[in-house]
Amino acid sequence: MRMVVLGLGYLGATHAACMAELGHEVLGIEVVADKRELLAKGEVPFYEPGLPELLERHITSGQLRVSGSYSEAAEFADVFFVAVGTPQKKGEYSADLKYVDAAIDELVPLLSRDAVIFGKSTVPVGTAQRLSERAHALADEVDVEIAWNPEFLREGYAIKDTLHPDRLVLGAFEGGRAERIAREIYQTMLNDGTPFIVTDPPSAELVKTSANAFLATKISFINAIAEVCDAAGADIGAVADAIGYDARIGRKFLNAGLGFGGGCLPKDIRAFMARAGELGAAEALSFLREVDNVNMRRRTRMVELTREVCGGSLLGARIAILGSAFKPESDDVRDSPALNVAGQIQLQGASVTVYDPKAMENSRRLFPTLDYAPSALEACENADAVLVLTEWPEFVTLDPRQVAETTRKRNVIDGRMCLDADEWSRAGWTYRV
Ligand SMILES: NC(=O)C1=CN([C@@H]2O[C@H](COP(=O)(O)OP(=O)(O)OC[C@H]3O[C@@H](n4cnc5c(N)ncnc54)[C@H](O)[C@@H]3O)[C@@H](O)[C@H]2O)C=CC1
Ligand SMILES: O=C(O)[C@H]1O[C@H](OP(=O)(O)OP(=O)(O)OC[C@H]2O[C@@H](n3ccc(=O)[nH]c3=O)[C@H](O)[C@@H]2O)[C@H](O)[C@@H](O)[C@@H]1O
Repeated sequence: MRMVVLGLGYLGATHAACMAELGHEVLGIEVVADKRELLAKGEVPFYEPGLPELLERHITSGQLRVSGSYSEAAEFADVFFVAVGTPQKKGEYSADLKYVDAAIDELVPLLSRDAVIFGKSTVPVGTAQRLSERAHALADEVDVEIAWNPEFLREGYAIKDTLHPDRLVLGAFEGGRAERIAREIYQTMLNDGTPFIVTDPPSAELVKTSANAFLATKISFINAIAEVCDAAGADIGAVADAIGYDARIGRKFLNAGLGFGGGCLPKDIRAFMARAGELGAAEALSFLREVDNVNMRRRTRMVELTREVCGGSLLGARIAILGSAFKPESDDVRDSPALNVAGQIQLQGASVTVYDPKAMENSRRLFPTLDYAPSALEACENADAVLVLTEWPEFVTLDPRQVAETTRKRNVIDGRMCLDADEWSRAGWTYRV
């Protein structure tokens, strides 16, 4: 099938390449010229394992093309995916829908044939309905249907999650056209037995925001218990393992530590609270404020712990920060807990050196005043404390004896509970979590 993907960021570029992989003919539309030029050459402007190979294959074969032209998009296909960003509004909790609105406003007047537009971006409940009305007003004698097909991929596993999702969700208005087309697009996955939930648009929008709210809540739950463990002298790792064996609870997303960041969970729970407020249901989601509070406290606590480890003051201290991406296998630093901590420690007078295997360029752009080192060992040179804030495999396998040769003091804080505490302690380190 021929289709267009609007917006080629983490979500859109992956979706476009995966749709080509399924055998569809895909045109990707991106407004940022630099990104477009890289993608058109088969190069991915961000780090996502496996994506460069997939993209290059389908760009070379011609199955996937990249353009900046909405006229070309309108001409090319009758099926569209909206994958543009929905960031948090500046100074507010709600989602900024200006990119989604712009995509519809630009595309719909150009359509000369009936079309189905599938929204993939994460949006507040009610958006499909609003966009549908907007599209009907803009459409010139053509029938434009808007359906919502939320995406659940995780960065770092984006291709696997797109091609082998846990489930597919479609929110469509009456009529069946969107469902018929979606079934054709995703036929390979449906043949593999992937559950396919077809519902109305508000429910589909809510599936996505509820899923992210639940994941965020699970992480903050275990971090809240970690606070109690700290106070009681208990071991949060043992608690998480033990409760995780209960199949009703499950061990996944119970890793205590620095908490969640990234371009999705933090902004999505805030947008969810804002939307519930608009709907008169603010109280129902008031617990998400506490989820957010617990999460942000993890960052403050990490700064305090570092100060404590440095003898009560960060003035003049040298701190090594290993990991700046919001999680491993990603170069994404949007709302990165690690960089947030790095910035706060620097503000308190320490000199901070950061190293990350993939996120150096993005980190430098966002926090140009921090120091950056080309390797983990170089970041640790003369450090008073080493903070592991993203659990990249290369940090997990660091040799604590070798690290000890470069640092000034042997203080390590394991912000992701990913190091072998005994091994570091045996090598003479004071190990803290
Ligand atoms: N990153 C992820 O892992 C996932 C993201 N999502 C959701 O997907 C949406 C996109 O997220 P990301 O890909 O992370 O954001 P992103 O910022 O990486 O990508 C958005 C892209 O859209 C482009 N764009 C903006 N306006 C445009 C327009 N009018 N026409 C064409 N392109 C336009 C931007 O230049 C950018 O390249 C968000 O709603 C997010 O919540 C959902 C699931 C997973
Ligand atoms: O809507 C989205 O964009 C996506 O958001 C998350 O995916 P992602 O942000 O890529 O990353 P996660 O693996 O969920 O991790 C999010 C954050 O939580 C942290 N985390 C995760 C798990 C855990 O046990 N503890 C923990 O602190 C990670 O370090 C990271 O900072 C969801 O997992 C995806 O299903 C969803 O599609």
